[in-house]
Amino acid sequence: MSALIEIKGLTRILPAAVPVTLVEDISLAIGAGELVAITGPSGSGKSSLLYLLGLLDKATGGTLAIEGRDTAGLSERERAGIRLATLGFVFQFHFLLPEFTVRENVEIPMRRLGRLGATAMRERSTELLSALGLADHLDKRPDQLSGGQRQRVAVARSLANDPPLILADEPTGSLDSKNSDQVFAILDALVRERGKTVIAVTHDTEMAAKASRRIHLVDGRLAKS
Ligand SMILES: Nc1ncnc2c1ncn2[C@@H]1O[C@H](COP(=O)(O)OP(=O)(O)OP(=O)(O)O)[C@@H](O)[C@H]1O
Repeated sequence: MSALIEIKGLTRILPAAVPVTLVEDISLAIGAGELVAITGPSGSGKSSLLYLLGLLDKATGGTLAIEGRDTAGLSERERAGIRLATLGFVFQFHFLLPEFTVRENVEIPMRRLGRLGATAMRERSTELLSALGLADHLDKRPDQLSGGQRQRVAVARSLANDPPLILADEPTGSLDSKNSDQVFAILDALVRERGKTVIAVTHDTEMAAKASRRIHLVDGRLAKS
């Protein structure tokens, strides 16, 4: 079976008078059911790697295949389709849309994908948010929630289209330790109970220690952790 995500020699150099190397010659394969922590010092290229994996940026060298499909040469529309159906994103800041309710925020990716009708979307958003302990907050707006609650809404939104792969950039970075633990436990349960793959950039050593695998970067390259 092919890996969920496989990269070979992945490199991203920003063109400039003095070119900036963000990541260089990274090769790895990540399968279903892994919880991967990307660690490394500030500026080592962790977010850059995650953005490449999430098709939010384009490599300047090497290859990237998602679910066995080479992503080179895909149109922007095709890349957006993969982002919507196959990938879920959680960032350090929740990026919820303030003018929409919690439920509407979770339904936005479903609407964009267009596979479900209104009733099914409502059922799914209720189910996802209830599973994350937010059943009492469905019709609130993000600014009526705590930081931890908002981040759980962001996790629910990342799961809207039931993607096999969740990419998280410092998902617990803006939370206190209690909420961090809770968000980490949710990500961990997604892997253990639902067979999802989670790749998370983290500075949190506890979270990294609990991951099933650690990828350590130094100066944009894979290094021993
Ligand atoms: N658009 C850009 N222009 C110039 N330099 C950039 C750009 N984006 C990133 N960099 C540089 O590339 C390097 C890698 O950045 P990246 O954000 O991937 O690191 P990181 O490991 O995620 O850092 P942190 O832990 O601080 O978030 C850094 O030195 C950063 O300053």
